[in-house]
Amino acid sequence: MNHWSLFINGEWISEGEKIEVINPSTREIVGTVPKAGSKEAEQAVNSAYEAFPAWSSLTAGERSEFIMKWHDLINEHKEEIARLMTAEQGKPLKEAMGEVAYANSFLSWYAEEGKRIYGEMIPASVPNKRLFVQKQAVGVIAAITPWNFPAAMITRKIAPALAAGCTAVIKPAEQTPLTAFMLAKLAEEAGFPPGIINVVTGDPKEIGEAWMRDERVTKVTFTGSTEVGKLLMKQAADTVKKLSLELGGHAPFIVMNDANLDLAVEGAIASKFRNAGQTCVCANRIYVHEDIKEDFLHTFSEKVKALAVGDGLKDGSDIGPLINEQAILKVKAQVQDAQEKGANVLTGGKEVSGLFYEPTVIADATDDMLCMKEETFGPVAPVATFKTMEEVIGRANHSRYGLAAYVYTQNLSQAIKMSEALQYGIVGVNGALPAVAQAPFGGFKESGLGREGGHHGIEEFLETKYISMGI
Ligand SMILES: NC(=O)c1ccc[n+]([C@@H]2O[C@H](COP(=O)([O-])OP(=O)(O)OC[C@H]3O[C@@H](n4cnc5c(N)ncnc54)[C@H](O)[C@@H]3O)[C@@H](O)[C@H]2O)c1
Ligand SMILES: O=C[C@H](O)CS(=O)(=O)O
Repeated sequence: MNHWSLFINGEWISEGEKIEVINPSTREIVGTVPKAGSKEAEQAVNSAYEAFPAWSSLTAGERSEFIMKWHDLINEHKEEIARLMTAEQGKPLKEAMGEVAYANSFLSWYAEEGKRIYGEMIPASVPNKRLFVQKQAVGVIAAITPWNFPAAMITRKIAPALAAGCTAVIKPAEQTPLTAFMLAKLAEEAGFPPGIINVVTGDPKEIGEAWMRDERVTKVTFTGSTEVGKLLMKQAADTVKKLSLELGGHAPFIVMNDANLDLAVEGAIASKFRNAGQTCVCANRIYVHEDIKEDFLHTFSEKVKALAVGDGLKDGSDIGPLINEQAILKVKAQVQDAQEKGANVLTGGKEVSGLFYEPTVIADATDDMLCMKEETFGPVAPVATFKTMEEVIGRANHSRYGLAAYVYTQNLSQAIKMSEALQYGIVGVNGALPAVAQAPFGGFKESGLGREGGHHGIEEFLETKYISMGI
Protein backbone atom coordinates (compact mmCIF):
# COMPACT_ATOMS: atom_id res chain seq x y z
CA MET A 1 0.00 0.00 0.00
CA ASN A 2 1.26 3.46 -0.87
CA HIS A 3 0.67 5.95 1.94
CA TRP A 4 2.12 9.30 0.93
CA SER A 5 2.56 12.63 2.70
CA LEU A 6 2.65 16.12 1.24
CA PHE A 7 6.07 17.16 -0.10
CA ILE A 8 6.69 20.76 1.00
CA ASN A 9 10.05 22.49 1.45
CA GLY A 10 11.89 19.22 1.11
CA GLU A 11 9.92 17.61 3.95
CA TRP A 12 7.21 14.93 3.98
CA ILE A 13 4.26 16.26 5.97
CA SER A 14 1.48 13.87 6.90
CA GLU A 15 -1.39 15.03 9.07
CA GLY A 16 -5.19 15.08 8.98
CA GLU A 17 -7.66 13.45 6.65
CA LYS A 18 -6.63 11.14 3.82
CA ILE A 19 -7.90 10.55 0.30
CA GLU A 20 -8.09 6.90 -0.75
CA VAL A 21 -6.71 6.14 -4.21
CA ILE A 22 -8.72 3.44 -5.98
CA ASN A 23 -7.55 1.03 -8.67
CA PRO A 24 -10.19 1.49 -11.43
CA SER A 25 -9.64 -2.08 -12.58
CA THR A 26 -10.08 -3.91 -9.26
CA ARG A 27 -11.81 -1.19 -7.21
CA GLU A 28 -9.24 -1.91 -4.46
CA ILE A 29 -7.59 0.85 -2.43
CA VAL A 30 -4.03 1.16 -3.71
CA GLY A 31 -2.90 4.04 -1.54
CA THR A 32 -3.74 7.16 0.42
CA VAL A 33 -2.66 10.79 0.19
CA PRO A 34 -3.39 13.79 2.42
CA LYS A 35 -6.60 15.74 1.96
CA ALA A 36 -4.96 19.14 2.32
CA GLY A 37 -6.43 22.58 1.81
CA SER A 38 -5.58 26.26 1.65
CA LYS A 39 -3.21 26.21 4.66
CA GLU A 40 -0.93 23.63 3.07
CA ALA A 41 -1.33 25.26 -0.33
CA GLU A 42 0.01 28.50 1.18
CA GLN A 43 2.85 26.65 2.94
CA ALA A 44 3.89 25.25 -0.44
CA VAL A 45 3.95 28.73 -1.99
CA ASN A 46 5.98 30.05 0.98
CA SER A 47 8.52 27.30 0.30
CA ALA A 48 8.72 27.87 -3.45
CA TYR A 49 8.90 31.65 -3.00
CA GLU A 50 11.80 31.41 -0.54
CA ALA A 51 13.64 28.99 -2.80
CA PHE A 52 13.24 31.02 -5.98
CA PRO A 53 16.10 33.59 -5.66
CA ALA A 54 18.83 30.97 -5.16
CA TRP A 55 17.41 28.59 -7.80
CA SER A 56 17.01 31.26 -10.46
CA SER A 57 20.53 32.52 -9.72
CA LEU A 58 22.14 29.19 -10.60
CA THR A 59 23.50 28.87 -14.12
CA ALA A 60 21.45 26.92 -16.63
CA GLY A 61 24.16 24.29 -16.57
CA GLU A 62 23.88 23.87 -12.79
CA ARG A 63 20.07 23.53 -13.02
CA SER A 64 20.51 21.09 -15.89
CA GLU A 65 22.63 18.80 -13.71
CA PHE A 66 19.83 18.50 -11.13
CA ILE A 67 17.28 17.84 -13.89
CA MET A 68 19.41 15.11 -15.48
CA LYS A 69 20.03 13.40 -12.11
CA TRP A 70 16.23 13.33 -11.72
CA HIS A 71 15.89 11.98 -15.28
CA ASP A 72 18.38 9.18 -14.60
CA LEU A 73 16.63 8.15 -11.37
CA ILE A 74 13.26 8.06 -13.15
CA ASN A 75 14.82 5.86 -15.79
CA GLU A 76 16.24 3.53 -13.13
CA HIS A 77 12.78 3.24 -11.53
CA LYS A 78 10.71 3.26 -14.72
CA GLU A 79 9.01 -0.10 -14.17
CA GLU A 80 8.12 0.72 -10.54
CA ILE A 81 6.64 4.03 -11.65
CA ALA A 82 4.74 2.41 -14.52
CA ARG A 83 3.23 -0.25 -12.25
CA LEU A 84 2.12 2.41 -9.78
CA MET A 85 0.61 4.42 -12.66
CA THR A 86 -1.32 1.39 -13.96
CA ALA A 87 -2.56 0.63 -10.44
CA GLU A 88 -4.03 4.11 -9.98
CA GLN A 89 -5.03 5.05 -13.54
CA GLY A 90 -5.70 1.69 -15.20
CA LYS A 91 -3.78 2.03 -18.47
CA PRO A 92 -2.07 -1.13 -19.76
CA LEU A 93 1.46 -1.54 -18.40
CA LYS A 94 2.96 -1.25 -21.90
CA GLU A 95 1.30 2.19 -22.22
CA ALA A 96 2.41 3.20 -18.74
CA MET A 97 6.00 2.29 -19.60
CA GLY A 98 5.61 4.40 -22.74
CA GLU A 99 4.30 7.30 -20.69
CA VAL A 100 7.26 7.17 -18.29
CA ALA A 101 9.65 7.37 -21.24
CA TYR A 102 7.59 10.22 -22.77
CA ALA A 103 7.52 12.04 -19.41
CA ASN A 104 11.27 11.62 -19.03
CA SER A 105 11.92 12.95 -22.53
CA PHE A 106 10.77 16.39 -21.33
CA LEU A 107 13.43 16.33 -18.60
CA SER A 108 16.26 15.47 -20.97
CA TRP A 109 15.07 17.91 -23.64
CA TYR A 110 14.61 20.87 -21.30
CA ALA A 111 17.81 20.13 -19.38
CA GLU A 112 19.49 21.20 -22.61
CA GLU A 113 16.98 23.83 -23.78
CA GLY A 114 17.52 25.79 -20.55
CA LYS A 115 21.04 26.50 -21.81
CA ARG A 116 19.64 28.17 -24.93
CA ILE A 117 17.62 30.96 -23.33
CA TYR A 118 19.19 33.71 -25.43
CA GLY A 119 18.75 37.47 -25.22
CA GLU A 120 19.19 40.21 -27.86
CA MET A 121 21.17 43.36 -28.58
CA ILE A 122 19.13 45.97 -30.49
CA PRO A 123 20.84 48.74 -32.50
CA ALA A 124 20.29 52.02 -30.61
CA SER A 125 19.04 55.22 -32.31
CA VAL A 126 21.76 57.30 -30.63
CA PRO A 127 25.49 56.57 -30.15
CA ASN A 128 25.48 56.78 -26.36
CA LYS A 129 22.95 54.01 -25.73
CA ARG A 130 22.97 50.25 -25.77
CA LEU A 131 19.68 48.31 -25.91
CA PHE A 132 19.45 44.80 -24.51
CA VAL A 133 16.68 42.21 -24.24
CA GLN A 134 17.03 39.68 -21.44
CA LYS A 135 14.83 36.65 -20.59
CA GLN A 136 14.18 36.02 -16.91
CA ALA A 137 12.32 33.28 -14.98
CA VAL A 138 8.77 34.35 -14.13
CA GLY A 139 9.04 33.13 -10.51
CA VAL A 140 6.80 30.72 -8.55
CA ILE A 141 4.57 28.66 -10.84
CA ALA A 142 1.56 26.50 -9.94
CA ALA A 143 0.89 23.34 -11.95
CA ILE A 144 -2.50 21.63 -11.83
CA THR A 145 -2.61 18.34 -13.73
CA PRO A 146 -5.13 15.71 -14.94
CA TRP A 147 -5.46 12.00 -14.18
CA ASN A 148 -5.04 10.59 -17.68
CA PHE A 149 -1.25 11.07 -17.92
CA PRO A 150 -0.13 11.14 -14.26
CA ALA A 151 3.59 11.50 -15.06
CA ALA A 152 3.86 13.23 -18.45
CA MET A 153 1.45 16.07 -17.67
CA ILE A 154 3.66 16.96 -14.69
CA THR A 155 7.07 16.81 -16.38
CA ARG A 156 5.75 18.58 -19.52
CA LYS A 157 5.26 21.57 -17.21
CA ILE A 158 7.89 21.21 -14.53
CA ALA A 159 10.87 20.42 -16.80
CA PRO A 160 10.74 23.76 -18.70
CA ALA A 161 9.80 25.64 -15.54
CA LEU A 162 12.81 24.38 -13.56
CA ALA A 163 15.13 24.76 -16.54
CA ALA A 164 14.04 28.40 -16.87
CA GLY A 165 14.81 29.00 -13.17
CA CYS A 166 11.28 28.87 -11.76
CA THR A 167 10.18 27.02 -8.63
CA ALA A 168 6.96 25.03 -8.51
CA VAL A 169 3.93 24.02 -6.50
CA ILE A 170 2.08 21.05 -8.00
CA LYS A 171 -1.41 19.64 -7.47
CA PRO A 172 -1.95 16.32 -9.26
CA ALA A 173 -5.43 14.93 -9.92
CA GLU A 174 -7.04 13.35 -6.85
CA GLN A 175 -7.61 10.16 -8.87
CA THR A 176 -3.89 9.65 -9.66
CA PRO A 177 -1.62 11.34 -7.09
CA LEU A 178 0.69 8.41 -6.32
CA THR A 179 2.77 8.81 -9.48
CA ALA A 180 3.32 12.50 -8.64
CA PHE A 181 4.66 11.65 -5.18
CA MET A 182 6.92 8.97 -6.63
CA LEU A 183 8.36 11.61 -9.00
CA ALA A 184 8.80 13.99 -6.03
CA LYS A 185 10.63 11.31 -4.05
CA LEU A 186 13.04 10.80 -6.93
CA ALA A 187 13.51 14.57 -7.23
CA GLU A 188 14.45 14.61 -3.54
CA GLU A 189 16.93 11.79 -4.19
CA ALA A 190 18.33 13.76 -7.11
CA GLY A 191 19.30 16.44 -4.61
CA PHE A 192 17.01 19.31 -5.57
CA PRO A 193 17.27 21.93 -2.79
CA PRO A 194 14.19 22.31 -0.55
CA GLY A 195 11.35 24.30 -2.05
CA ILE A 196 12.15 23.85 -5.75
CA ILE A 197 9.40 21.24 -6.15
CA ASN A 198 6.39 21.02 -3.81
CA VAL A 199 3.46 18.57 -4.17
CA VAL A 200 0.09 19.13 -2.49
CA THR A 201 -3.03 16.96 -2.72
CA GLY A 202 -6.52 17.60 -1.46
CA ASP A 203 -9.54 19.74 -2.20
CA PRO A 204 -8.98 20.99 -5.76
CA LYS A 205 -11.25 24.03 -5.34
CA GLU A 206 -9.67 25.13 -2.05
CA ILE A 207 -6.09 24.58 -3.19
CA GLY A 208 -6.78 26.15 -6.57
CA GLU A 209 -8.38 29.24 -5.06
CA ALA A 210 -5.48 29.65 -2.63
CA TRP A 211 -2.95 29.64 -5.45
CA MET A 212 -5.03 31.78 -7.80
CA ARG A 213 -5.39 34.58 -5.22
CA ASP A 214 -1.74 34.43 -4.09
CA GLU A 215 0.13 37.25 -5.87
CA ARG A 216 3.43 35.41 -5.32
CA VAL A 217 2.25 32.78 -7.81
CA THR A 218 3.09 34.52 -11.09
CA LYS A 219 2.02 31.76 -13.45
CA VAL A 220 -0.51 28.91 -13.46
CA THR A 221 -0.14 26.06 -15.91
CA PHE A 222 -3.22 23.86 -16.11
CA THR A 223 -4.09 20.72 -18.00
CA GLY A 224 -7.63 19.47 -17.73
CA SER A 225 -11.16 20.13 -18.83
CA THR A 226 -12.18 23.25 -20.70
CA GLU A 227 -14.77 23.90 -17.97
CA VAL A 228 -12.15 24.16 -15.20
CA GLY A 229 -9.81 26.01 -17.54
CA LYS A 230 -12.42 28.74 -18.00
CA LEU A 231 -12.88 28.99 -14.23
CA LEU A 232 -9.14 29.44 -13.73
CA MET A 233 -9.08 32.15 -16.40
CA LYS A 234 -11.65 34.12 -14.43
CA GLN A 235 -9.76 33.62 -11.16
CA ALA A 236 -6.45 34.64 -12.75
CA ALA A 237 -7.78 38.10 -13.58
CA ASP A 238 -7.57 39.39 -9.98
CA THR A 239 -3.78 39.17 -9.94
CA VAL A 240 -3.21 39.20 -13.73
CA LYS A 241 -1.58 35.80 -13.58
CA LYS A 242 0.10 34.31 -16.62
CA LEU A 243 -1.74 31.22 -17.81
CA SER A 244 -1.03 28.13 -19.86
CA LEU A 245 -4.13 26.06 -20.51
CA GLU A 246 -4.10 22.62 -22.14
CA LEU A 247 -7.79 21.80 -22.32
CA GLY A 248 -10.30 19.50 -23.96
CA GLY A 249 -10.31 18.31 -27.52
CA HIS A 250 -12.57 16.70 -30.10
CA ALA A 251 -10.26 15.47 -32.86
CA PRO A 252 -11.56 14.85 -36.38
CA PHE A 253 -9.79 11.91 -38.09
CA ILE A 254 -10.17 12.29 -41.88
CA VAL A 255 -9.55 9.46 -44.36
CA MET A 256 -9.45 10.68 -47.98
CA ASN A 257 -10.32 8.35 -50.87
CA ASP A 258 -6.64 8.03 -51.88
CA ALA A 259 -5.41 7.17 -48.36
CA ASN A 260 -3.29 4.13 -47.60
CA LEU A 261 -6.14 2.20 -45.97
CA ASP A 262 -4.00 -0.06 -43.77
CA LEU A 263 -2.07 2.98 -42.47
CA ALA A 264 -5.31 4.83 -41.81
CA VAL A 265 -6.83 1.92 -39.89
CA GLU A 266 -3.62 1.51 -37.89
CA GLY A 267 -3.64 5.22 -37.08
CA ALA A 268 -7.32 5.23 -36.13
CA ILE A 269 -6.77 2.34 -33.72
CA ALA A 270 -3.67 3.97 -32.18
CA SER A 271 -5.29 7.37 -31.81
CA LYS A 272 -8.77 6.29 -30.73
CA PHE A 273 -8.02 3.48 -28.29
CA ARG A 274 -4.84 4.69 -26.55
CA ASN A 275 -5.57 4.91 -22.79
CA ALA A 276 -9.04 3.46 -23.55
CA GLY A 277 -9.81 6.63 -25.51
CA GLN A 278 -8.99 8.84 -22.51
CA THR A 279 -6.61 11.28 -24.13
CA CYS A 280 -7.19 14.87 -25.19
CA VAL A 281 -5.94 14.14 -28.73
CA CYS A 282 -7.88 10.93 -29.37
CA ALA A 283 -9.69 10.67 -32.68
CA ASN A 284 -13.17 11.56 -31.46
CA ARG A 285 -14.97 11.48 -34.84
CA ILE A 286 -13.81 9.60 -37.93
CA TYR A 287 -14.72 10.96 -41.37
CA VAL A 288 -14.24 8.50 -44.26
CA HIS A 289 -14.72 9.33 -47.94
CA GLU A 290 -17.91 7.62 -49.15
CA ASP A 291 -16.02 5.66 -51.86
CA ILE A 292 -13.95 3.74 -49.30
CA LYS A 293 -16.52 3.49 -46.49
CA GLU A 294 -17.17 -0.27 -46.69
CA ASP A 295 -13.50 -1.23 -47.02
CA PHE A 296 -12.54 1.01 -44.11
CA LEU A 297 -15.36 -0.13 -41.82
CA HIS A 298 -14.68 -3.81 -42.52
CA THR A 299 -10.95 -3.65 -41.79
CA PHE A 300 -11.32 -1.20 -38.88
CA SER A 301 -14.09 -3.21 -37.16
CA GLU A 302 -12.20 -6.47 -37.47
CA LYS A 303 -9.14 -4.98 -35.80
CA VAL A 304 -11.21 -3.30 -33.08
CA LYS A 305 -12.92 -6.62 -32.32
CA ALA A 306 -9.44 -8.11 -31.70
CA LEU A 307 -8.55 -5.58 -29.00
CA ALA A 308 -8.35 -7.29 -25.60
CA VAL A 309 -10.14 -5.65 -22.66
CA GLY A 310 -8.52 -6.32 -19.29
CA ASP A 311 -6.60 -5.29 -16.21
CA GLY A 312 -3.65 -3.15 -17.23
CA LEU A 313 -1.23 -5.38 -15.30
CA LYS A 314 -2.40 -8.47 -17.19
CA ASP A 315 -0.28 -9.44 -20.20
CA GLY A 316 -2.02 -8.82 -23.49
CA SER A 317 -4.49 -6.19 -22.26
CA ASP A 318 -5.08 -3.47 -24.85
CA ILE A 319 -8.01 -1.63 -23.28
CA GLY A 320 -8.03 -0.88 -19.57
CA PRO A 321 -10.88 0.49 -17.44
CA LEU A 322 -12.33 3.97 -17.60
CA ILE A 323 -11.41 6.18 -14.66
CA ASN A 324 -14.75 6.22 -12.86
CA GLU A 325 -18.52 5.65 -12.96
CA GLN A 326 -19.25 9.05 -14.49
CA ALA A 327 -17.00 8.17 -17.43
CA ILE A 328 -18.91 4.94 -18.07
CA LEU A 329 -22.28 6.72 -17.85
CA LYS A 330 -21.10 9.38 -20.32
CA VAL A 331 -19.95 6.76 -22.85
CA LYS A 332 -23.17 4.76 -22.48
CA ALA A 333 -25.25 7.91 -22.99
CA GLN A 334 -23.34 8.85 -26.14
CA VAL A 335 -23.73 5.35 -27.66
CA GLN A 336 -27.44 5.30 -26.84
CA ASP A 337 -27.92 8.78 -28.32
CA ALA A 338 -26.16 7.73 -31.52
CA GLN A 339 -28.34 4.64 -31.88
CA GLU A 340 -31.51 6.65 -31.27
CA LYS A 341 -30.43 8.99 -34.09
CA GLY A 342 -29.88 6.18 -36.57
CA ALA A 343 -26.32 4.96 -36.03
CA ASN A 344 -25.38 1.28 -36.29
CA VAL A 345 -23.06 -0.34 -33.73
CA LEU A 346 -20.78 -2.63 -35.75
CA THR A 347 -18.82 -3.95 -32.78
CA GLY A 348 -18.84 -3.39 -29.01
CA GLY A 349 -21.37 -0.98 -27.51
CA LYS A 350 -21.67 -2.66 -24.12
CA GLU A 351 -20.17 -2.47 -20.66
CA VAL A 352 -17.94 -5.47 -19.90
CA SER A 353 -17.99 -5.28 -16.10
CA GLY A 354 -17.08 -2.66 -13.52
CA LEU A 355 -15.41 0.25 -15.30
CA PHE A 356 -14.54 -1.71 -18.45
CA TYR A 357 -16.29 -0.83 -21.72
CA GLU A 358 -15.99 -2.70 -25.03
CA PRO A 359 -14.02 -0.99 -27.80
CA THR A 360 -16.83 0.20 -30.04
CA VAL A 361 -17.29 1.15 -33.70
CA ILE A 362 -20.39 3.12 -34.69
CA ALA A 363 -21.25 3.38 -38.42
CA ASP A 364 -23.56 5.90 -40.13
CA ALA A 365 -22.75 8.61 -37.60
CA THR A 366 -24.19 12.05 -38.24
CA ASP A 367 -23.00 15.41 -36.95
CA ASP A 368 -26.08 15.90 -34.74
CA MET A 369 -25.04 13.00 -32.48
CA LEU A 370 -23.47 13.79 -29.07
CA CYS A 371 -20.36 11.69 -29.86
CA MET A 372 -19.73 13.90 -32.90
CA LYS A 373 -19.84 17.11 -30.82
CA GLU A 374 -18.87 16.36 -27.20
CA GLU A 375 -15.59 14.89 -25.96
CA THR A 376 -16.18 11.13 -25.45
CA PHE A 377 -13.11 10.24 -23.40
CA GLY A 378 -13.86 6.55 -23.95
CA PRO A 379 -13.26 3.69 -26.44
CA VAL A 380 -16.01 4.64 -28.91
CA ALA A 381 -15.27 5.40 -32.58
CA PRO A 382 -18.12 7.04 -34.56
CA VAL A 383 -17.59 6.86 -38.32
CA ALA A 384 -19.28 9.31 -40.70
CA THR A 385 -18.87 9.70 -44.48
CA PHE A 386 -18.23 12.72 -46.71
CA LYS A 387 -18.05 13.49 -50.44
CA THR A 388 -15.56 16.36 -50.91
CA MET A 389 -12.48 17.88 -49.24
CA GLU A 390 -14.27 21.21 -48.83
CA GLU A 391 -17.21 19.52 -47.11
CA VAL A 392 -15.12 17.55 -44.61
CA ILE A 393 -12.92 20.54 -43.74
CA GLY A 394 -16.04 22.57 -42.96
CA ARG A 395 -17.49 19.79 -40.78
CA ALA A 396 -14.15 19.16 -39.05
CA ASN A 397 -13.77 22.86 -38.20
CA HIS A 398 -17.34 23.16 -36.90
CA SER A 399 -16.32 22.75 -33.24
CA ARG A 400 -15.41 24.94 -30.23
CA TYR A 401 -12.40 22.68 -29.81
CA GLY A 402 -9.19 23.04 -31.80
CA LEU A 403 -6.56 20.78 -30.29
CA ALA A 404 -5.65 17.92 -32.69
CA ALA A 405 -6.82 16.79 -36.15
CA TYR A 406 -5.66 13.98 -38.43
CA VAL A 407 -5.60 13.57 -42.22
CA TYR A 408 -4.74 10.47 -44.22
CA THR A 409 -3.99 11.10 -47.90
CA GLN A 410 -1.18 10.29 -50.32
CA ASN A 411 -1.69 13.51 -52.30
CA LEU A 412 0.95 16.03 -51.14
CA SER A 413 -0.93 19.08 -52.36
CA GLN A 414 -4.13 17.89 -50.64
CA ALA A 415 -2.19 17.17 -47.42
CA ILE A 416 -0.77 20.70 -47.34
CA LYS A 417 -4.08 22.39 -48.22
CA MET A 418 -5.96 20.41 -45.57
CA SER A 419 -3.30 20.88 -42.87
CA GLU A 420 -3.46 24.63 -43.43
CA ALA A 421 -7.27 24.76 -43.53
CA LEU A 422 -7.86 22.73 -40.36
CA GLN A 423 -8.34 25.06 -37.35
CA TYR A 424 -6.33 22.92 -34.94
CA GLY A 425 -3.09 23.45 -33.01
CA ILE A 426 -1.80 20.00 -33.91
CA VAL A 427 -2.32 18.28 -37.29
CA GLY A 428 -1.15 14.71 -37.84
CA VAL A 429 -0.76 13.77 -41.52
CA ASN A 430 -0.56 10.01 -42.21
CA GLY A 431 0.27 9.49 -38.53
CA ALA A 432 -1.72 9.61 -35.32
CA LEU A 433 0.74 10.08 -32.44
CA PRO A 434 2.29 13.54 -32.99
CA ALA A 435 3.22 14.51 -29.39
CA VAL A 436 6.98 14.74 -28.76
CA ALA A 437 9.04 16.83 -26.31
CA GLN A 438 10.66 18.95 -29.03
CA ALA A 439 7.41 20.13 -30.68
CA PRO A 440 4.79 22.66 -29.50
CA PHE A 441 1.63 20.99 -28.15
CA GLY A 442 -1.49 23.06 -27.66
CA GLY A 443 -4.81 24.10 -29.09
CA PHE A 444 -6.83 26.74 -30.90
CA LYS A 445 -10.22 28.04 -29.71
CA GLU A 446 -11.46 26.52 -26.41
CA SER A 447 -8.75 23.86 -26.39
CA GLY A 448 -6.43 26.20 -24.58
CA LEU A 449 -3.79 28.91 -24.40
CA GLY A 450 -0.04 28.59 -24.89
CA ARG A 451 2.11 25.64 -25.86
CA GLU A 452 4.00 22.86 -24.08
CA GLY A 453 7.03 21.24 -25.65
CA GLY A 454 9.73 22.67 -27.88
CA HIS A 455 11.32 26.09 -27.39
CA HIS A 456 7.76 27.46 -27.24
CA GLY A 457 7.27 25.52 -24.01
CA ILE A 458 10.09 27.23 -22.11
CA GLU A 459 8.99 30.70 -23.25
CA GLU A 460 5.85 30.16 -21.14
CA PHE A 461 8.03 30.39 -18.02
CA LEU A 462 10.08 33.44 -19.04
CA GLU A 463 9.57 37.17 -18.83
CA THR A 464 11.11 39.46 -21.46
CA LYS A 465 13.05 42.43 -20.03
CA TYR A 466 14.20 45.38 -22.15
CA ILE A 467 17.25 47.26 -20.79
CA SER A 468 17.99 50.68 -22.28
CA MET A 469 21.51 51.66 -21.14
CA GLY A 470 23.13 55.07 -21.47
CA ILE A 471 26.94 54.79 -21.77
N1 LIG B 1 -4.87 19.55 -23.75
C1 LIG B 1 -4.20 18.65 -23.06
O1 LIG B 1 -2.96 18.55 -23.14
C2 LIG B 1 -4.95 17.74 -22.12
C3 LIG B 1 -4.24 16.67 -21.56
C4 LIG B 1 -4.93 15.82 -20.69
C5 LIG B 1 -6.28 16.02 -20.38
N2 LIG B 1 -6.93 17.08 -20.96
C6 LIG B 1 -8.35 17.28 -20.69
O2 LIG B 1 -8.64 17.08 -19.28
C7 LIG B 1 -9.93 16.52 -19.14
C8 LIG B 1 -9.85 15.25 -18.33
O3 LIG B 1 -9.03 15.43 -17.21
P1 LIG B 1 -9.67 15.70 -15.79
O4 LIG B 1 -10.96 14.97 -15.65
O5 LIG B 1 -8.61 15.48 -14.76
O6 LIG B 1 -10.00 17.26 -15.87
P2 LIG B 1 -10.47 18.19 -14.70
O7 LIG B 1 -10.54 19.53 -15.27
O8 LIG B 1 -11.67 17.66 -13.98
O9 LIG B 1 -9.27 18.13 -13.62
C9 LIG B 1 -7.99 18.52 -13.98
C10 LIG B 1 -7.26 19.03 -12.74
O10 LIG B 1 -7.93 20.17 -12.27
C11 LIG B 1 -8.22 20.03 -10.90
N3 LIG B 1 -9.43 20.80 -10.59
C12 LIG B 1 -10.71 20.43 -10.70
N4 LIG B 1 -11.53 21.44 -10.32
C13 LIG B 1 -10.72 22.48 -9.97
C14 LIG B 1 -10.93 23.81 -9.48
N5 LIG B 1 -12.16 24.28 -9.26
N6 LIG B 1 -9.85 24.60 -9.22
C15 LIG B 1 -8.59 24.13 -9.42
N7 LIG B 1 -8.32 22.88 -9.88
C16 LIG B 1 -9.38 22.07 -10.15
C17 LIG B 1 -8.38 18.54 -10.69
O11 LIG B 1 -8.21 18.20 -9.33
C18 LIG B 1 -7.25 18.03 -11.57
O12 LIG B 1 -6.04 18.11 -10.87
C19 LIG B 1 -10.42 16.24 -20.54
O13 LIG B 1 -11.27 17.29 -20.96
C20 LIG B 1 -9.14 16.23 -21.39
O14 LIG B 1 -9.41 16.58 -22.72
C21 LIG B 1 -6.29 17.94 -21.82
O1 LIG C 1 -4.22 13.65 -23.08
C1 LIG C 1 -3.39 14.46 -23.33
C2 LIG C 1 -1.96 14.18 -23.66
O2 LIG C 1 -1.35 15.41 -23.85
C3 LIG C 1 -1.89 13.28 -24.84
S1 LIG C 1 -0.27 13.04 -25.44
O3 LIG C 1 0.25 11.84 -24.74
O4 LIG C 1 0.54 14.24 -25.12
O5 LIG C 1 -0.41 12.83 -26.89
